[in-house]
Amino acid sequence: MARFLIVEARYYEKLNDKLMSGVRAALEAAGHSHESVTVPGALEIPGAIALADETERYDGYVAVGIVIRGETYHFEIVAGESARGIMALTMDGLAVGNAILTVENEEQAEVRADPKQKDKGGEAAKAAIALYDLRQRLA
Ligand SMILES: Nc1c(NC[C@H](O)[C@H](O)[C@H](O)CO)[nH]c(=O)[nH]c1=O
Ligand SMILES: CC(=O)[C@@H](O)COP(=O)(O)O
Repeated sequence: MARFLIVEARYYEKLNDKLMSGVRAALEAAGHSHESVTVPGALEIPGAIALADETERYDGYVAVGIVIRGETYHFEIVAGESARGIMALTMDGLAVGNAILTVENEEQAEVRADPKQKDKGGEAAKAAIALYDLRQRLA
């Protein structure tokens, strides 16, 4: 059993609940334990994972959030920089799954967050587990 931390940006609370249930279900189905912490927005997720990793309490991480395009370039910053930060952590050897949805509207988010539809939360949890398993195998 590995210990996973879910780092959740609760910018869109109701949609996040569905994403979170998919993440939790996938971790539990694989027999792993999990805790969660919240941050204000997706831009804070990579930094929060880096801080958590310094504690050496966790074996892997799942980033959860929703970024919906607005009227300005801010969407590109939040979507791109949060993904870039997570990729940098992954390249440093952390097992991180990315469930930060980057969508045009709430309807797209709803379909992707719902565990009964696209289940992007479950998909990201499985990706984090796969990286954790690979690291164990190669160690
Ligand atoms: N617009 C969205 C944000 N924006 C907030 C940033 O993530 C960040 O918290 C702020 O710039 C302070 O550093 N966050 C989301 O998660 N989703 C959005 O759609
Ligand atoms: C994705 C965003 O950051 C968005 O909520 C910002 O909206 P706007 O570009 O209209 O300020």
